Amino acid sequence: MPDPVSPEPYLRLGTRRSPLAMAQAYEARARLCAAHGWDEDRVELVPVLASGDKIRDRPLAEIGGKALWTKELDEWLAEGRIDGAVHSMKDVETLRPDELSIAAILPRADVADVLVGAASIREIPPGSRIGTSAPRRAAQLLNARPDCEVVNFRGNVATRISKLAAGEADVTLLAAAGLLRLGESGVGTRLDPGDWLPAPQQGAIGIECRTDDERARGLIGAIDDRPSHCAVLAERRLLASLGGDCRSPVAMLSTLEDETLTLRCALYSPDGSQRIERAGAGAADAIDWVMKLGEDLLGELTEGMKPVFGLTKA
Ligand SMILES: NCc1[nH]cc(CCC(=O)O)c1CC(=O)O
Repeated sequence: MPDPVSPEPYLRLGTRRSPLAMAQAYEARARLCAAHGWDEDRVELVPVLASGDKIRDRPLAEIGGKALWTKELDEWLAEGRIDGAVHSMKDVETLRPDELSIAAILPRADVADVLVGAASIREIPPGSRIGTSAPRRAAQLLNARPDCEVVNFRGNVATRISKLAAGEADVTLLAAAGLLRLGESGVGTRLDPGDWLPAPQQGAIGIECRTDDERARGLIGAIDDRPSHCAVLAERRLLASLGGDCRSPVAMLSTLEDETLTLRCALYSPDGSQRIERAGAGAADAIDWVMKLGEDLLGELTEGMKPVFGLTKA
């Protein structure tokens, strides 16, 4: 009798190998199979080692930024070894090759940051060490609590929680979405995004395809969540217009309600001492107004922000 063979997959999805990336890939697969009535084995998950996962000890901003998360998956897509790549959109640069397109944004999870190690920002003990390697989180924390000190804290979610437990820092900040996806939603205190703006694209999972692969784009486009997609595109547009890089402390959040997108954005100097905030609103499908918001923010940059914003023209 011949061995039973598993059926040819309809889609091969590439993903990074971290526990969070794998959890996101499982979610993407579950949504695709539900939308198309497929058995699970019709979507093959292909774990790919990203350069960002090979270099663990230095701050990301020092070693080359966000391309470290996408380089290998981009190559696997270009070579046709995978049909789609699942990403935390937060880690995907705004400037992407024309050969790749975002085929779907999944329904956005909780966008909030979670504070671990204290019950609120106000209640962090004076002089505490804040473990984070995110320039946004460092600047936001120092803006609210200039008495605190930032210590570099890289690694995946589990690593950061264990570094905290080992006393390498007194408090840390993590994304609620990541904790939720790892089954750790009990950890820490959720910070209301109205008071504490998240990173651009936080909580959003995206799937990129080759632009010329109409079959994959169609199949994957079936699970696109339009409100989440609109918000993510607006945030990406604003981020690009600010001419920053991975060292730029920027927080923002866009939401769609009744066909109107609102977008709030705060920029900081890296030391957190300076902060500006602006908000805008407009159509979801014609987001030129976002560029105006970006120009307004650039026109208001303080001296401390100039080294990290307005560096490139969008
Ligand atoms: N920078 C790493 C990263 N990229 C995406 C998430 C969480 C999930 C998300 O924001 O979608 C995290 C971890 C964190 O910031 O705590």
